[in-house]
Amino acid sequence: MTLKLISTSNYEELSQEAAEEIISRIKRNPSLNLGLATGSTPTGLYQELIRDHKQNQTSYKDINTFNLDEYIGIPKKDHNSYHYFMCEHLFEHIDIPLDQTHIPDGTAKDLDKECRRYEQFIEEHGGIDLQILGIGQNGHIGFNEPGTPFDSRTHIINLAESTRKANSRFFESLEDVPKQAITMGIASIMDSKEIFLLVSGTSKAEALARLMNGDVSEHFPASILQNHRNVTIFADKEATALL
Ligand SMILES: N[C@@H]1[C@@H](O)[C@H](O)[C@@H](COP(=O)(O)O)O[C@@H]1O
Repeated sequence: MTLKLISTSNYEELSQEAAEEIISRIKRNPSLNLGLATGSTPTGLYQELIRDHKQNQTSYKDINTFNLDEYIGIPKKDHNSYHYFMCEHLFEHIDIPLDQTHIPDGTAKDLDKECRRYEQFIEEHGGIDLQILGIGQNGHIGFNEPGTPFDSRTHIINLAESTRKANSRFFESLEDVPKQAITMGIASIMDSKEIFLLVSGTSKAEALARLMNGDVSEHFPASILQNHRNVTIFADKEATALL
């Protein structure tokens, strides 16, 4: 098992440490293929990247980004789309050309074709150098819910009710939360050369303990990370409480 754990005293420190490591990777490789995640956890990291870009002019002009997932049926301009989320939390505030930011299209007419296109597109770009991940309380990564085959590629997923409930805080009501999403598959995520997993807060403590000490099983998707060669987990004190 090669999971490396960096535990920090709080969320701010977690965000800063992860940002520092990403910036050092960008300095080494200015045309890094960077995999990005949504959710509350990486927003502090994105703020740190923006702060650094303004202060130290770290440039993203040759970076390509690839997001993990997108809701199905939510237009890009809708405030709840992950397109909107990424523009608001990162892309608008750094010098990345928007045509180098890639997110699955959850409004595509032929969604199966879109899944194949996205998967192939990442491959054509040479694969992801560094993937940022969060984790759901049920162990989902991207939107790969428990039971998703480990050999899955980008696909359409039915969201677990618990995931819809957890994400309903961003919507007006639970009914407004989409029932499906497009997500990179487990195998697509595992193809990344390096992975940073961000875990924050007591609500994630059980998931982190299970990920680090439990069996590798499709019932708990994040457990597959135990089989990856280069994973760093950034976790704050609250998240590490059960380790
Ligand atoms: N698709 C995203 C995941 O990529 C994210 O990791 C998870 C946890 O989100 P949060 O960081 O808000 O707890 O939520 C969503 O379901």
